Amino acid sequence: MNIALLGYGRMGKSIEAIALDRNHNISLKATSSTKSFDFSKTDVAIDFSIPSTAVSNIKSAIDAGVPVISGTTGWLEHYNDVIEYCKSNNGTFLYASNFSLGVNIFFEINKQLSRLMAKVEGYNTEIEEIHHTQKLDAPSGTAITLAEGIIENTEYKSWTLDNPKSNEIRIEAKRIPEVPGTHEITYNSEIDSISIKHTAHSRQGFALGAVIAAEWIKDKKGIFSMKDVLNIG
Ligand SMILES: NC(=O)c1ccc[n+]([C@@H]2O[C@H](COP(=O)([O-])OP(=O)(O)OC[C@H]3O[C@@H](n4cnc5c(N)ncnc54)[C@H](O)[C@@H]3O)[C@@H](O)[C@H]2O)c1
Ligand SMILES: O=C(O)C1=N[C@H](C(=O)O)CCC1
Repeated sequence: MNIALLGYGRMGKSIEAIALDRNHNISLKATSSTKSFDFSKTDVAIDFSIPSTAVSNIKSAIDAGVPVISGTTGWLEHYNDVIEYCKSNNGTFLYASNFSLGVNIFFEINKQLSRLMAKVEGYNTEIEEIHHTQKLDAPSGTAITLAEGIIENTEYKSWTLDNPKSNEIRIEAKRIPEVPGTHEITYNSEIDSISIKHTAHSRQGFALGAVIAAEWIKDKKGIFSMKDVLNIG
């Protein structure tokens, strides 16, 4: 399969290594200095770029009739617009805030735990995420997905980085050099605490998940998520 990398930074390079290892070819390595994208030899495009350019990258691939997956975070206020664009152009699109297989299992554990915690009183929920200092967005896309999983099943209505109201989940975003990505959810009461935590040891898991998603989506039409790829949830 020929893969276009829309973004050739830390993630683009990790994806390239895994894609080559799985016998794929890289048809395009786009960076901020690439003027236009030539998709003529591309089967699937993978966007890991920056928040301000993700939407136009995704739409360029859809315009070219190329299935596109995006892991770029920090652009989700435009998600519905992209979905409408994809549908009206009969395109193929998959977004995941986190492509790691372990995190996608963790998303399901988070939802199941929140369903159980909704049955008892006295617990406050907090999310902590830690990433490297080059990260442009806060909170992480993964922390937002985790918060949405809790909101779906509890009385919480939204999340905040500030002092939370009683119906808000507080997310603490820490930036520490070299940390690939750590997420912890804690339920605190006066009596005890319950925590679940995912720690990425490198970017390899994100990159492997993205290549697996690209292999899965190649000949499909429509809008998908990692739950479809992994057949979970
Ligand atoms: N979903 C996941 O599993 C996951 C995992 C890791 C990172 N991310 C996200 O992926 C994104 C990229 O992360 P990174 O660590 O590789 O960042 P990075 O800064 O190392 O790389 C960004 C790349 O985007 C390129 N770029 C900028 N403007 C562009 C444009 N107009 N067209 C094409 N490319 C352009 C830059 O030149 C660079 O190569 C971030 O949003 C990050 O949060 C998601
Ligand atoms: O390195 C990053 O940036 C990461 N971004 C994603 C997020 O925002 O959740 C996934 C983890 C790594």
